[in-house]
Amino acid sequence: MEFIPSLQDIPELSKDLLKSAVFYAKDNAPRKTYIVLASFCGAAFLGYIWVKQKWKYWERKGVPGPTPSFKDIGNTRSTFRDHGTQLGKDYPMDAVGIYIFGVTPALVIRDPVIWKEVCVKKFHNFTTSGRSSANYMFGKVSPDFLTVAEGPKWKRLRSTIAPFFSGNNLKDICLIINDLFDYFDDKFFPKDELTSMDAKEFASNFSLRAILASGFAINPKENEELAEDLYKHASILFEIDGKQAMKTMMLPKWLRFKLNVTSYPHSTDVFFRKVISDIIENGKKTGKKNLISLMAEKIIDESEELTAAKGMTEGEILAQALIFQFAGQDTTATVLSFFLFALSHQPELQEEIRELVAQTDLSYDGLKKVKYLDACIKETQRYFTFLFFLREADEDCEIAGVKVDKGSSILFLPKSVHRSADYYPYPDVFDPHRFDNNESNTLQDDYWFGFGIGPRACPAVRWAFVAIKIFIANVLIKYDVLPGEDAPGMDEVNARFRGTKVTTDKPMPIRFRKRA
Ligand code: HEM
Repeated sequence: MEFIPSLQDIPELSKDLLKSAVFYAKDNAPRKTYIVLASFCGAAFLGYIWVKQKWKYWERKGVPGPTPSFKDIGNTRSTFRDHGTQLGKDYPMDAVGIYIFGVTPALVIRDPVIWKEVCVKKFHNFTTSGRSSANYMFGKVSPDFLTVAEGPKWKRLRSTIAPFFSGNNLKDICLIINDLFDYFDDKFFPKDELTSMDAKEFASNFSLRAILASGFAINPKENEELAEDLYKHASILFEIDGKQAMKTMMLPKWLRFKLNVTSYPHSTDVFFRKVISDIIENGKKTGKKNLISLMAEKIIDESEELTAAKGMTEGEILAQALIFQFAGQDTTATVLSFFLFALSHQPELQEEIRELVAQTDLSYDGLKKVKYLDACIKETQRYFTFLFFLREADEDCEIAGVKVDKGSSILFLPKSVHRSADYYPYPDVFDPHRFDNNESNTLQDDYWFGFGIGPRACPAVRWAFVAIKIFIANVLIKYDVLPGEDAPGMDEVNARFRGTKVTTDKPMPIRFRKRA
């Protein structure tokens, strides 16, 4: 997931900087006050000229696009606010030039065929989603994240974790998540049907526990204290607020790494290192498999990072353990919350799923047969599209007839396809049956981009489907899902980005009624 700076953070941050300058000046005699303030104003003026120059990039290339502004952080807020809908209306051409995260030029692509070309055929030109400073927000471990790593190192990391998502492993994961549901049911479901809860908060509670239980193999039923400690520290990772993250990002990368500045507390770092080394030791003794022990099967030395074909360094194991929570928690929770919200508005859909679930057990093989649940997940991600995709050009090339310079970005906002009548008849109707006979073909679809496409697509797509299916099947067996107090209609809710998290413009309250 990308970090999107929030407008609220920018004035706050400038205020902080100005305050520090004045504070410093006051402390250092009145004459110095003027020198400090004059330097501040001079730097601000030079910065202004620099930004204005940067914003001439697309004009020089003759590529059409909206005018950037400081208020809009380039064109960031207006573009992401409605997932490019208004931009598409104002500039209905194949390629539009905008500026994201301030001054980074990004070519917005609307045609799914061109996007596929960028991700698959021209992957050699676009091997990463970008090298922005936000990628290094976590400090020294950041370059080891699968999401950030490049070249042979990225290939090695990806092939080392791949077996975790194999059918055999998912069978065990199914048992773990089913078990987790019972625990979750006892602890987190409301005791009466009048209690309204926020679908996203509820789903987040479950999704993070599901990732931790299946990745770290710590069962809350067996070791509740450790599981809850793990949950507590993992939640701290998500509490990074925009202001704190932007302050971290202002330090040059090399200094951030040297001082080991992270956007999360040192105690959390220590906690994760300890848990991971315990799991590795325990795995050696018991032979129990989980994500951590799988990554630790072949521990390599840092000097082998670029030459080894499999295995990970100890630092890389920690990095994957963290990024899995980061890349998986909010995404899974978002899909799950939209799915629950959609169910709360459609009792007939709940009945349809219930009838299918009643014909099978909730094992991996059993749930595989309930294809309609896969179709519902796909329809949820189509109807409530919340993701966007970025690629950075590794070298100069041409896309959609535009000469793209090394370092500039290509942006694809899939809502322009998911909610377009050109690709989906009646796009504003929620109808999972539109995916009949194409329920599981998730990474090869031409017009559906829930998990991306090409070599950088989500490695955990099968895990996500399994986890969501287990959760929803269990919920529907035990409960009716109802709209919460003052719930908006399905068509009134839109996804928004806030920092690293997805939120919605209106809350999604839901309730649960226990079934007889
Ligand atoms: C419903 C849940 C999820 C959704 C919608 C989702 C979606 C995505 C998307 C769209 C991408 C980027 C694709 C691209 O840029 O083309 C991605 C990448 C990634 N996802 Fe997921 N994801 C989900 C769950 C997870 C989970 C549970 C994990 C980990 C356990 C995970 C780990 C990753 C990683 C590590 C990457 C980066 C892959 C790379 O750069 O090679 N995701 N995901």
